[in-house]
Amino acid sequence: MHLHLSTIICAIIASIAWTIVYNVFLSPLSAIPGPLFAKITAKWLILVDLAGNRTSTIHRLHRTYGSVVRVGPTEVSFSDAEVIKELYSQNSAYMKAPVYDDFSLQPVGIFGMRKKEDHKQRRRLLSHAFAQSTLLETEPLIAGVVKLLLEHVESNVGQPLDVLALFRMLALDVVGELEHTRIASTAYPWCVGELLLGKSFGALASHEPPAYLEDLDRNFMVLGLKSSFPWVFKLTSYFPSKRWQSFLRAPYRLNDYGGHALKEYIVRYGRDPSRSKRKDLLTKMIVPPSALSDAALAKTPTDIVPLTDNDISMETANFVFAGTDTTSTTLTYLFWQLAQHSEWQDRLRVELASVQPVDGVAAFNDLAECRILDAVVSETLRLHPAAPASLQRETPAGGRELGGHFIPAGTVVSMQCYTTQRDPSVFPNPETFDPARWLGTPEKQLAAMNVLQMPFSRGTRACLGKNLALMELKLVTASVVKRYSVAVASSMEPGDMDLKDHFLAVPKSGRCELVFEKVVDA
Ligand code: HEM
Repeated sequence: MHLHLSTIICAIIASIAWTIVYNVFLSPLSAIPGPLFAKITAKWLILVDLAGNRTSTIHRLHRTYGSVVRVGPTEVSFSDAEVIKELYSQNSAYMKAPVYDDFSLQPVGIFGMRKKEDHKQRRRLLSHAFAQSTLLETEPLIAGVVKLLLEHVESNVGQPLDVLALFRMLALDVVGELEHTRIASTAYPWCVGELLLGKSFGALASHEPPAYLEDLDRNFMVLGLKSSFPWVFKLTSYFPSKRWQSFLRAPYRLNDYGGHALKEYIVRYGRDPSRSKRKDLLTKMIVPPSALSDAALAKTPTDIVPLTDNDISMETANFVFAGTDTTSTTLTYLFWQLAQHSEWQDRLRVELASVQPVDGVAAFNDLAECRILDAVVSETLRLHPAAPASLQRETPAGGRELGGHFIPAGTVVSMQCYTTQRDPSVFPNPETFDPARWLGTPEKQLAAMNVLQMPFSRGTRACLGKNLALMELKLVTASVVKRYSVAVASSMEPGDMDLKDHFLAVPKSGRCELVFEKVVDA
Protein backbone atom coordinates (compact mmCIF):
# COMPACT_ATOMS: atom_id res chain seq x y z
CA MET A 1 0.00 0.00 0.00
CA HIS A 2 2.83 2.34 1.04
CA LEU A 3 4.72 1.60 -2.17
CA HIS A 4 1.55 2.03 -4.15
CA LEU A 5 0.90 5.52 -2.73
CA SER A 6 4.49 6.66 -3.30
CA THR A 7 4.29 5.42 -6.88
CA ILE A 8 1.16 7.48 -7.41
CA ILE A 9 2.81 10.56 -5.90
CA CYS A 10 5.89 10.07 -8.07
CA ALA A 11 3.72 9.68 -11.16
CA ILE A 12 1.86 12.92 -10.34
CA ILE A 13 5.11 14.81 -9.76
CA ALA A 14 6.58 13.42 -13.00
CA SER A 15 3.47 14.40 -14.93
CA ILE A 16 3.53 17.96 -13.51
CA ALA A 17 7.27 18.23 -14.24
CA TRP A 18 6.76 17.01 -17.81
CA THR A 19 3.90 19.49 -18.36
CA ILE A 20 6.11 22.34 -17.12
CA VAL A 21 9.09 21.29 -19.25
CA TYR A 22 6.87 20.83 -22.30
CA ASN A 23 4.98 24.11 -21.87
CA VAL A 24 8.08 26.19 -21.19
CA PHE A 25 10.70 24.63 -23.50
CA LEU A 26 9.15 22.26 -26.04
CA SER A 27 5.77 23.75 -27.01
CA PRO A 28 5.58 25.27 -30.52
CA LEU A 29 4.76 28.53 -28.67
CA SER A 30 7.87 28.39 -26.45
CA ALA A 31 9.70 31.11 -28.43
CA ILE A 32 6.94 33.63 -27.73
CA PRO A 33 7.79 35.90 -24.79
CA GLY A 34 5.58 36.05 -21.71
CA PRO A 35 5.64 35.58 -17.93
CA LEU A 36 6.75 32.17 -16.67
CA PHE A 37 3.51 31.47 -14.76
CA ALA A 38 1.46 32.11 -17.89
CA LYS A 39 3.53 29.61 -19.87
CA ILE A 40 3.18 26.94 -17.18
CA THR A 41 -0.53 27.05 -16.42
CA ALA A 42 -3.78 28.55 -17.74
CA LYS A 43 -4.96 28.88 -14.12
CA TRP A 44 -2.70 31.92 -13.62
CA LEU A 45 -4.69 34.05 -16.08
CA ILE A 46 -7.98 32.67 -14.75
CA LEU A 47 -7.11 33.91 -11.26
CA VAL A 48 -6.07 37.31 -12.64
CA ASP A 49 -9.38 37.38 -14.52
CA LEU A 50 -11.47 36.45 -11.47
CA ALA A 51 -9.80 39.33 -9.59
CA GLY A 52 -11.03 41.71 -12.32
CA ASN A 53 -7.52 42.47 -13.60
CA ARG A 54 -7.22 40.53 -16.87
CA THR A 55 -7.27 43.52 -19.23
CA SER A 56 -4.90 45.75 -17.25
CA THR A 57 -2.51 42.82 -16.70
CA ILE A 58 -2.37 41.90 -20.40
CA HIS A 59 -1.88 45.59 -21.22
CA ARG A 60 1.12 45.70 -18.87
CA LEU A 61 2.51 42.52 -20.42
CA HIS A 62 2.37 44.07 -23.90
CA ARG A 63 4.31 47.09 -22.62
CA THR A 64 6.95 44.74 -21.20
CA TYR A 65 7.18 42.08 -23.91
CA GLY A 66 6.02 43.81 -27.11
CA SER A 67 3.21 43.16 -29.59
CA VAL A 68 3.12 39.34 -29.23
CA VAL A 69 2.74 37.89 -25.72
CA ARG A 70 2.11 34.34 -24.56
CA VAL A 71 -0.58 34.73 -21.91
CA GLY A 72 -1.29 31.01 -21.37
CA PRO A 73 0.15 27.61 -22.33
CA THR A 74 -2.06 27.70 -25.46
CA GLU A 75 -3.08 31.35 -25.63
CA VAL A 76 -1.35 34.29 -27.34
CA SER A 77 -2.28 37.99 -27.27
CA PHE A 78 -1.40 40.39 -30.12
CA SER A 79 -1.52 44.16 -30.38
CA ASP A 80 -0.48 45.32 -33.84
CA ALA A 81 -2.64 46.53 -36.70
CA GLU A 82 -1.78 43.77 -39.18
CA VAL A 83 -3.15 41.08 -36.86
CA ILE A 84 -6.45 42.94 -36.38
CA LYS A 85 -7.12 42.56 -40.10
CA GLU A 86 -6.36 38.84 -39.98
CA LEU A 87 -8.46 38.03 -36.89
CA TYR A 88 -11.43 40.36 -37.13
CA SER A 89 -12.07 40.93 -40.86
CA GLN A 90 -15.23 40.06 -42.80
CA ASN A 91 -13.53 36.96 -44.25
CA SER A 92 -11.66 35.88 -41.16
CA ALA A 93 -11.06 32.14 -40.84
CA TYR A 94 -10.75 32.50 -37.06
CA MET A 95 -13.92 31.43 -35.22
CA LYS A 96 -14.86 32.47 -31.71
CA ALA A 97 -12.87 30.41 -29.17
CA PRO A 98 -14.42 27.51 -27.15
CA VAL A 99 -14.77 29.82 -24.10
CA TYR A 100 -17.90 31.25 -25.77
CA ASP A 101 -19.58 27.83 -25.30
CA ASP A 102 -19.18 28.25 -21.56
CA PHE A 103 -20.88 31.60 -21.70
CA SER A 104 -23.93 30.35 -23.63
CA LEU A 105 -27.10 28.72 -22.44
CA GLN A 106 -29.45 26.81 -24.74
CA PRO A 107 -30.63 27.63 -27.37
CA VAL A 108 -27.39 29.41 -28.26
CA GLY A 109 -27.94 33.02 -29.30
CA ILE A 110 -26.02 35.10 -31.84
CA PHE A 111 -23.35 36.14 -29.33
CA GLY A 112 -22.29 32.57 -28.53
CA MET A 113 -22.67 31.00 -32.00
CA ARG A 114 -19.30 29.68 -33.13
CA LYS A 115 -20.09 28.00 -36.46
CA LYS A 116 -19.77 30.37 -39.41
CA GLU A 117 -22.94 29.24 -41.22
CA ASP A 118 -25.19 29.29 -38.11
CA HIS A 119 -23.95 32.75 -37.25
CA LYS A 120 -24.33 34.09 -40.80
CA GLN A 121 -27.98 32.99 -40.95
CA ARG A 122 -28.80 34.43 -37.54
CA ARG A 123 -27.06 37.71 -38.26
CA ARG A 124 -29.06 38.10 -41.49
CA LEU A 125 -32.29 37.59 -39.61
CA LEU A 126 -31.44 40.08 -36.89
CA SER A 127 -29.40 42.83 -38.50
CA HIS A 128 -32.37 44.62 -40.10
CA ALA A 129 -33.76 45.19 -36.60
CA PHE A 130 -30.67 47.29 -35.81
CA ALA A 131 -30.38 49.14 -39.12
CA GLN A 132 -30.16 52.93 -38.83
CA SER A 133 -33.55 53.33 -40.57
CA THR A 134 -35.27 51.07 -38.00
CA LEU A 135 -33.59 52.89 -35.15
CA LEU A 136 -34.78 56.27 -36.38
CA GLU A 137 -38.34 54.92 -36.19
CA THR A 138 -37.75 53.97 -32.57
CA GLU A 139 -36.21 57.33 -31.62
CA PRO A 140 -39.34 58.60 -29.83
CA LEU A 141 -39.14 55.59 -27.49
CA ILE A 142 -35.51 56.39 -26.65
CA ALA A 143 -36.29 60.10 -26.30
CA GLY A 144 -38.98 59.23 -23.73
CA VAL A 145 -36.41 57.53 -21.53
CA VAL A 146 -33.88 60.37 -21.95
CA LYS A 147 -36.57 62.79 -20.82
CA LEU A 148 -37.02 60.77 -17.65
CA LEU A 149 -33.27 60.85 -17.09
CA LEU A 150 -33.30 64.65 -17.35
CA GLU A 151 -35.93 64.76 -14.61
CA HIS A 152 -33.62 62.76 -12.35
CA VAL A 153 -30.76 65.15 -13.03
CA GLU A 154 -33.04 68.15 -12.44
CA SER A 155 -34.25 66.86 -9.11
CA ASN A 156 -30.66 66.28 -7.97
CA VAL A 157 -29.15 69.58 -9.09
CA GLY A 158 -26.39 70.77 -6.76
CA GLN A 159 -25.93 67.45 -4.97
CA PRO A 160 -23.83 64.35 -5.68
CA LEU A 161 -25.53 61.99 -8.10
CA ASP A 162 -24.23 58.48 -8.80
CA VAL A 163 -24.31 58.51 -12.59
CA LEU A 164 -23.21 54.88 -12.90
CA ALA A 165 -26.43 53.73 -11.21
CA LEU A 166 -28.45 56.30 -13.15
CA PHE A 167 -27.09 55.38 -16.58
CA ARG A 168 -27.55 51.67 -15.87
CA MET A 169 -31.23 52.30 -15.27
CA LEU A 170 -31.43 54.43 -18.41
CA ALA A 171 -29.79 51.79 -20.61
CA LEU A 172 -31.97 49.06 -19.12
CA ASP A 173 -35.14 51.08 -19.65
CA VAL A 174 -34.20 51.69 -23.26
CA VAL A 175 -33.85 48.03 -24.10
CA GLY A 176 -36.78 46.54 -22.29
CA GLU A 177 -38.91 45.82 -19.32
CA LEU A 178 -39.60 43.00 -16.91
CA GLU A 179 -43.10 42.06 -16.01
CA HIS A 180 -42.37 41.40 -12.37
CA THR A 181 -40.25 44.46 -11.70
CA ARG A 182 -42.55 46.84 -13.53
CA ILE A 183 -43.80 49.76 -11.54
CA ALA A 184 -47.19 51.06 -12.70
CA SER A 185 -46.09 53.83 -15.02
CA THR A 186 -49.27 55.87 -15.06
CA ALA A 187 -47.44 58.63 -13.22
CA TYR A 188 -44.86 58.59 -15.99
CA PRO A 189 -46.85 58.28 -19.22
CA TRP A 190 -43.71 59.07 -21.20
CA CYS A 191 -41.83 56.12 -19.73
CA VAL A 192 -41.97 54.00 -22.84
CA GLY A 193 -38.52 52.41 -23.12
CA GLU A 194 -39.65 49.36 -25.01
CA LEU A 195 -37.34 48.71 -27.87
CA LEU A 196 -36.90 45.03 -27.30
CA LEU A 197 -39.37 43.72 -24.83
CA GLY A 198 -42.29 45.98 -25.66
CA LYS A 199 -42.32 47.77 -22.30
CA SER A 200 -39.94 49.69 -20.10
CA PHE A 201 -38.27 48.05 -17.10
CA GLY A 202 -39.56 51.11 -15.26
CA ALA A 203 -36.20 51.45 -13.51
CA LEU A 204 -35.94 55.23 -13.83
CA ALA A 205 -39.60 55.67 -12.96
CA SER A 206 -39.30 53.55 -9.83
CA HIS A 207 -36.06 55.26 -8.65
CA GLU A 208 -34.89 51.75 -7.66
CA PRO A 209 -32.51 49.49 -9.58
CA PRO A 210 -34.60 46.42 -10.53
CA ALA A 211 -33.61 42.89 -9.54
CA TYR A 212 -32.55 42.37 -13.14
CA LEU A 213 -29.48 44.57 -12.59
CA GLU A 214 -28.40 42.43 -9.65
CA ASP A 215 -28.65 39.34 -11.85
CA LEU A 216 -26.64 41.14 -14.50
CA ASP A 217 -23.87 41.65 -11.92
CA ARG A 218 -23.95 37.99 -10.93
CA ASN A 219 -24.16 36.60 -14.45
CA PHE A 220 -20.48 36.77 -15.44
CA MET A 221 -19.37 35.63 -11.97
CA VAL A 222 -21.50 32.49 -12.24
CA LEU A 223 -20.49 31.78 -15.84
CA GLY A 224 -16.83 32.47 -14.98
CA LEU A 225 -17.00 29.99 -12.10
CA LYS A 226 -18.71 27.41 -14.32
CA SER A 227 -16.15 27.80 -17.07
CA SER A 228 -12.95 28.11 -15.01
CA PHE A 229 -13.69 25.78 -12.11
CA PRO A 230 -16.43 23.42 -13.35
CA TRP A 231 -15.91 21.01 -10.45
CA VAL A 232 -16.39 23.77 -7.87
CA PHE A 233 -19.52 24.83 -9.74
CA LYS A 234 -20.88 21.29 -9.83
CA LEU A 235 -20.00 20.50 -6.23
CA THR A 236 -21.45 23.70 -4.83
CA SER A 237 -24.60 23.38 -6.92
CA TYR A 238 -25.70 20.80 -4.30
CA PHE A 239 -25.24 23.25 -1.38
CA PRO A 240 -28.53 23.39 0.51
CA SER A 241 -28.37 27.18 0.73
CA LYS A 242 -31.22 29.14 -0.85
CA ARG A 243 -29.01 32.20 -1.32
CA TRP A 244 -26.31 30.24 -3.11
CA GLN A 245 -28.85 28.43 -5.29
CA SER A 246 -30.41 31.75 -6.21
CA PHE A 247 -26.93 33.14 -7.07
CA LEU A 248 -26.21 30.20 -9.39
CA ARG A 249 -29.58 30.62 -11.15
CA ALA A 250 -28.85 34.23 -12.20
CA PRO A 251 -27.92 33.44 -15.86
CA TYR A 252 -31.06 31.31 -16.23
CA ARG A 253 -33.23 34.06 -14.79
CA LEU A 254 -31.80 36.53 -17.30
CA ASN A 255 -32.93 34.22 -20.07
CA ASP A 256 -36.34 33.69 -18.49
CA TYR A 257 -36.95 37.44 -18.63
CA GLY A 258 -36.79 37.25 -22.43
CA GLY A 259 -39.30 34.37 -22.50
CA HIS A 260 -41.83 36.06 -20.20
CA ALA A 261 -41.62 39.31 -22.06
CA LEU A 262 -42.13 37.68 -25.45
CA LYS A 263 -45.22 35.75 -24.32
CA GLU A 264 -46.76 38.87 -22.88
CA TYR A 265 -45.86 40.91 -25.92
CA ILE A 266 -47.62 38.48 -28.25
CA VAL A 267 -50.74 38.47 -26.07
CA ARG A 268 -50.77 42.27 -26.10
CA TYR A 269 -49.81 43.10 -29.67
CA GLY A 270 -50.08 39.86 -31.67
CA ARG A 271 -47.62 39.03 -34.43
CA ASP A 272 -48.84 41.32 -37.17
CA PRO A 273 -47.10 44.73 -37.20
CA SER A 274 -49.61 46.13 -39.70
CA ARG A 275 -52.28 45.71 -36.96
CA SER A 276 -50.28 46.59 -33.87
CA LYS A 277 -48.45 49.48 -35.57
CA ARG A 278 -45.58 48.75 -33.22
CA LYS A 279 -42.24 50.37 -34.05
CA ASP A 280 -39.87 48.33 -31.95
CA LEU A 281 -37.11 45.85 -32.55
CA LEU A 282 -39.03 42.85 -31.29
CA THR A 283 -41.62 43.23 -34.04
CA LYS A 284 -38.83 42.91 -36.56
CA MET A 285 -37.84 39.58 -35.04
CA ILE A 286 -41.32 38.12 -34.63
CA VAL A 287 -42.38 38.65 -38.22
CA PRO A 288 -41.20 35.90 -40.59
CA PRO A 289 -38.60 37.12 -43.11
CA SER A 290 -40.96 36.51 -46.03
CA ALA A 291 -43.35 39.15 -44.67
CA LEU A 292 -40.73 41.86 -44.48
CA SER A 293 -39.95 44.20 -47.31
CA ASP A 294 -36.65 45.48 -45.89
CA ALA A 295 -33.93 45.74 -48.48
CA ALA A 296 -31.61 43.57 -46.37
CA LEU A 297 -34.13 40.75 -46.18
CA ALA A 298 -35.24 41.01 -49.77
CA LYS A 299 -31.84 39.46 -50.52
CA THR A 300 -32.31 36.74 -47.91
CA PRO A 301 -32.61 33.28 -49.47
CA THR A 302 -35.99 31.66 -48.89
CA ASP A 303 -34.38 28.63 -47.25
CA ILE A 304 -33.47 30.67 -44.19
CA VAL A 305 -35.38 29.30 -41.25
CA PRO A 306 -37.35 31.96 -39.34
CA LEU A 307 -36.60 32.39 -35.64
CA THR A 308 -38.60 30.23 -33.26
CA ASP A 309 -40.13 31.80 -30.16
CA ASN A 310 -37.37 30.16 -28.11
CA ASP A 311 -34.72 31.76 -30.31
CA ILE A 312 -36.40 35.15 -30.01
CA SER A 313 -36.57 34.85 -26.21
CA MET A 314 -32.89 34.01 -26.08
CA GLU A 315 -31.93 36.84 -28.42
CA THR A 316 -34.00 39.46 -26.59
CA ALA A 317 -32.45 38.37 -23.30
CA ASN A 318 -29.01 38.59 -24.95
CA PHE A 319 -29.69 42.07 -26.28
CA VAL A 320 -30.89 43.40 -22.96
CA PHE A 321 -27.75 41.96 -21.44
CA ALA A 322 -25.42 43.20 -24.24
CA GLY A 323 -26.98 46.64 -24.38
CA THR A 324 -27.17 47.63 -20.72
CA ASP A 325 -23.78 47.76 -18.98
CA THR A 326 -21.87 48.52 -22.20
CA THR A 327 -23.84 51.69 -22.84
CA SER A 328 -24.08 52.81 -19.22
CA THR A 329 -20.35 52.36 -18.54
CA THR A 330 -19.49 54.40 -21.64
CA LEU A 331 -21.84 57.21 -20.58
CA THR A 332 -20.41 57.13 -17.06
CA TYR A 333 -16.82 57.56 -18.23
CA LEU A 334 -17.88 60.18 -20.78
CA PHE A 335 -19.45 62.37 -18.08
CA TRP A 336 -16.58 61.61 -15.71
CA GLN A 337 -14.14 63.02 -18.29
CA LEU A 338 -16.35 66.03 -19.10
CA ALA A 339 -16.56 66.75 -15.37
CA GLN A 340 -12.75 67.07 -15.33
CA HIS A 341 -12.53 68.98 -18.62
CA SER A 342 -14.93 71.90 -18.46
CA GLU A 343 -13.36 73.29 -21.68
CA TRP A 344 -14.95 70.38 -23.59
CA GLN A 345 -18.32 71.04 -21.96
CA ASP A 346 -18.05 74.66 -23.18
CA ARG A 347 -17.08 73.60 -26.70
CA LEU A 348 -19.97 71.15 -26.82
CA ARG A 349 -22.42 73.81 -25.63
CA VAL A 350 -21.26 76.23 -28.34
CA GLU A 351 -21.69 73.51 -30.96
CA LEU A 352 -25.15 72.61 -29.64
CA ALA A 353 -26.35 76.22 -29.52
CA SER A 354 -28.41 75.88 -32.69
CA VAL A 355 -29.92 72.50 -31.68
CA GLN A 356 -33.50 72.99 -30.46
CA PRO A 357 -34.50 70.11 -28.16
CA VAL A 358 -38.11 69.05 -27.77
CA ASP A 359 -39.02 68.55 -24.10
CA GLY A 360 -35.32 68.89 -23.35
CA VAL A 361 -34.29 66.04 -25.67
CA ALA A 362 -32.25 66.69 -28.82
CA ALA A 363 -33.30 65.05 -32.10
CA PHE A 364 -30.78 62.57 -33.48
CA ASN A 365 -30.80 64.02 -37.02
CA ASP A 366 -29.95 67.47 -35.62
CA LEU A 367 -26.75 66.01 -34.21
CA ALA A 368 -25.51 64.61 -37.53
CA GLU A 369 -23.03 67.44 -38.13
CA CYS A 370 -21.86 67.85 -34.52
CA ARG A 371 -18.16 67.06 -34.92
CA ILE A 372 -17.22 67.94 -31.34
CA LEU A 373 -19.88 65.59 -30.01
CA ASP A 374 -18.52 62.85 -32.31
CA ALA A 375 -14.98 63.54 -31.07
CA VAL A 376 -16.00 63.38 -27.39
CA VAL A 377 -17.79 60.06 -27.97
CA SER A 378 -14.87 58.59 -29.99
CA GLU A 379 -12.33 59.67 -27.37
CA THR A 380 -14.40 58.11 -24.57
CA LEU A 381 -14.72 54.86 -26.51
CA ARG A 382 -10.93 54.94 -27.08
CA LEU A 383 -9.83 55.63 -23.51
CA HIS A 384 -12.62 53.75 -21.73
CA PRO A 385 -13.92 50.98 -24.00
CA ALA A 386 -16.82 49.21 -22.25
CA ALA A 387 -15.72 45.82 -23.62
CA PRO A 388 -11.95 46.31 -23.17
CA ALA A 389 -10.95 42.65 -22.91
CA SER A 390 -9.43 40.09 -25.27
CA LEU A 391 -11.84 38.92 -27.97
CA GLN A 392 -10.70 35.32 -28.11
CA ARG A 393 -10.56 33.44 -31.39
CA GLU A 394 -9.43 29.92 -32.35
CA THR A 395 -6.58 29.36 -34.84
CA PRO A 396 -7.98 27.39 -37.81
CA ALA A 397 -6.85 23.95 -39.04
CA GLY A 398 -3.30 23.88 -40.36
CA GLY A 399 -2.19 26.75 -38.11
CA ARG A 400 -1.21 30.23 -39.29
CA GLU A 401 1.75 32.61 -39.38
CA LEU A 402 0.81 35.53 -37.10
CA GLY A 403 2.96 38.44 -35.94
CA GLY A 404 6.11 36.66 -37.11
CA HIS A 405 5.37 33.38 -35.27
CA PHE A 406 3.86 30.08 -36.39
CA ILE A 407 0.67 29.53 -34.38
CA PRO A 408 -0.59 25.91 -34.35
CA ALA A 409 -4.27 25.05 -34.98
CA GLY A 410 -6.47 25.32 -31.90
CA THR A 411 -4.32 27.97 -30.19
CA VAL A 412 -6.45 30.73 -28.69
CA VAL A 413 -5.41 34.08 -30.19
CA SER A 414 -6.79 37.47 -29.29
CA MET A 415 -6.42 41.23 -29.18
CA GLN A 416 -7.81 43.68 -26.67
CA CYS A 417 -8.91 47.12 -27.78
CA TYR A 418 -7.83 48.54 -24.42
CA THR A 419 -4.25 48.03 -25.65
CA THR A 420 -4.61 48.76 -29.40
CA GLN A 421 -6.35 52.04 -28.56
CA ARG A 422 -3.43 53.07 -26.34
CA ASP A 423 -0.70 52.55 -28.93
CA PRO A 424 1.52 55.62 -28.31
CA SER A 425 2.86 55.64 -31.86
CA VAL A 426 -0.64 56.34 -33.17
CA PHE A 427 -2.29 57.98 -30.14
CA PRO A 428 0.33 60.30 -28.56
CA ASN A 429 -0.14 60.70 -24.78
CA PRO A 430 -2.53 57.75 -24.84
CA GLU A 431 -3.70 58.11 -21.22
CA THR A 432 -4.85 61.69 -21.79
CA PHE A 433 -8.50 62.44 -22.62
CA ASP A 434 -8.09 64.59 -25.71
CA PRO A 435 -11.03 64.70 -28.15
CA ALA A 436 -8.97 67.12 -30.29
CA ARG A 437 -7.04 64.13 -31.65
CA TRP A 438 -10.21 63.29 -33.65
CA LEU A 439 -10.71 66.82 -35.04
CA GLY A 440 -9.08 68.03 -38.26
CA THR A 441 -6.70 65.06 -38.20
CA PRO A 442 -4.72 64.46 -41.44
CA GLU A 443 -6.29 61.64 -43.44
CA LYS A 444 -3.32 59.27 -43.15
CA GLN A 445 -3.13 59.68 -39.37
CA LEU A 446 -6.91 59.24 -39.03
CA ALA A 447 -6.78 56.02 -41.09
CA ALA A 448 -4.08 54.63 -38.75
CA MET A 449 -6.19 55.59 -35.72
CA ASN A 450 -9.30 53.97 -37.15
CA VAL A 451 -7.52 50.65 -37.68
CA LEU A 452 -6.59 50.44 -33.98
CA GLN A 453 -9.85 51.93 -32.68
CA MET A 454 -12.17 48.93 -32.29
CA PRO A 455 -14.46 49.37 -29.25
CA PHE A 456 -17.28 47.58 -31.10
CA SER A 457 -14.91 44.94 -32.55
CA ARG A 458 -14.66 44.49 -36.32
CA GLY A 459 -15.81 42.22 -39.15
CA THR A 460 -18.52 39.58 -39.07
CA ARG A 461 -18.66 39.44 -35.26
CA ALA A 462 -18.73 43.20 -34.73
CA CYS A 463 -21.32 44.63 -32.35
CA LEU A 464 -24.85 44.37 -33.71
CA GLY A 465 -26.09 47.15 -31.44
CA LYS A 466 -23.48 49.78 -32.44
CA ASN A 467 -26.00 52.14 -34.09
CA LEU A 468 -28.35 51.93 -31.12
CA ALA A 469 -25.48 52.52 -28.68
CA LEU A 470 -24.22 55.57 -30.60
CA MET A 471 -27.74 56.98 -30.75
CA GLU A 472 -28.14 56.64 -26.98
CA LEU A 473 -24.69 58.09 -26.28
CA LYS A 474 -25.28 61.15 -28.47
CA LEU A 475 -28.87 61.86 -27.39
CA VAL A 476 -27.99 61.69 -23.70
CA THR A 477 -24.75 63.70 -23.99
CA ALA A 478 -26.26 66.47 -26.10
CA SER A 479 -29.46 66.74 -24.03
CA VAL A 480 -27.71 66.79 -20.64
CA VAL A 481 -24.76 69.02 -21.57
CA LYS A 482 -27.03 71.62 -23.18
CA ARG A 483 -28.89 72.12 -19.90
CA TYR A 484 -26.39 71.27 -17.16
CA SER A 485 -22.74 71.74 -16.31
CA VAL A 486 -21.05 68.87 -14.48
CA ALA A 487 -18.23 68.59 -11.92
CA VAL A 488 -16.67 65.76 -9.89
CA ALA A 489 -18.26 65.35 -6.42
CA SER A 490 -15.90 65.83 -3.46
CA SER A 491 -16.81 62.31 -2.29
CA MET A 492 -14.81 60.75 -5.16
CA GLU A 493 -11.39 59.36 -4.19
CA PRO A 494 -8.31 58.84 -6.40
CA GLY A 495 -8.50 55.38 -7.97
CA ASP A 496 -12.31 55.16 -7.72
CA MET A 497 -12.65 55.19 -11.50
CA ASP A 498 -9.76 52.80 -12.21
CA LEU A 499 -10.63 49.88 -14.44
CA LYS A 500 -11.95 46.58 -13.16
CA ASP A 501 -13.14 44.13 -15.77
CA HIS A 502 -14.97 40.85 -16.04
CA PHE A 503 -15.06 40.98 -19.84
CA LEU A 504 -17.03 44.24 -19.48
CA ALA A 505 -15.46 47.24 -17.77
CA VAL A 506 -16.67 48.82 -14.57
CA PRO A 507 -15.13 51.49 -12.29
CA LYS A 508 -13.31 49.84 -9.38
CA SER A 509 -15.41 51.64 -6.74
CA GLY A 510 -18.71 50.68 -8.42
CA ARG A 511 -19.90 54.31 -8.35
CA CYS A 512 -19.29 57.65 -10.02
CA GLU A 513 -20.60 60.66 -8.14
CA LEU A 514 -20.93 63.90 -10.07
CA VAL A 515 -22.64 67.23 -9.37
CA PHE A 516 -24.82 68.87 -12.02
CA GLU A 517 -25.70 72.59 -12.08
CA LYS A 518 -28.21 74.23 -14.36
CA VAL A 519 -26.63 76.23 -17.18
CA VAL A 520 -27.90 79.81 -17.25
CA ASP A 521 -29.98 80.51 -20.41
CA ALA A 522 -30.11 76.82 -21.33
C1 HEM B 1 -21.18 51.34 -26.03
C2 HEM B 1 -21.91 50.24 -26.13
C3 HEM B 1 -21.44 48.93 -26.69
C4 HEM B 1 -20.17 48.44 -26.83
C5 HEM B 1 -18.84 49.13 -26.48
C6 HEM B 1 -20.28 47.12 -27.41
C7 HEM B 1 -19.20 46.31 -27.74
C8 HEM B 1 -19.31 45.06 -28.34
C9 HEM B 1 -18.18 44.22 -28.70
C10 HEM B 1 -16.72 44.56 -28.46
C11 HEM B 1 -18.67 43.09 -29.27
C12 HEM B 1 -17.86 41.87 -29.75
C13 HEM B 1 -17.82 40.85 -28.64
C14 HEM B 1 -17.07 39.58 -28.97
O1 HEM B 1 -16.51 39.39 -30.04
O2 HEM B 1 -17.04 38.73 -28.05
C15 HEM B 1 -20.12 43.20 -29.27
C16 HEM B 1 -20.97 42.23 -29.78
C17 HEM B 1 -22.34 42.32 -29.73
N1 HEM B 1 -23.08 43.39 -29.24
FE1 HEM B 1 -22.37 45.14 -28.49
N2 HEM B 1 -21.61 46.81 -27.57
C18 HEM B 1 -22.36 47.89 -27.16
C19 HEM B 1 -23.74 48.01 -27.17
C20 HEM B 1 -24.61 47.05 -27.63
C21 HEM B 1 -26.05 47.17 -27.68
C22 HEM B 1 -26.82 48.43 -27.26
C23 HEM B 1 -26.55 45.99 -28.17
C24 HEM B 1 -27.97 45.56 -28.42
C25 HEM B 1 -29.01 45.98 -27.79
C26 HEM B 1 -25.41 45.13 -28.46
C27 HEM B 1 -25.50 43.86 -28.98
C28 HEM B 1 -24.42 43.07 -29.36
C29 HEM B 1 -24.54 41.75 -29.99
C30 HEM B 1 -25.83 41.01 -30.31
C31 HEM B 1 -23.24 41.28 -30.22
C32 HEM B 1 -22.82 39.94 -30.86
C33 HEM B 1 -22.71 40.13 -32.37
C34 HEM B 1 -22.31 38.88 -33.15
O3 HEM B 1 -21.60 38.03 -32.62
O4 HEM B 1 -22.69 38.81 -34.33
N3 HEM B 1 -24.26 45.80 -28.12
N4 HEM B 1 -20.48 44.41 -28.71
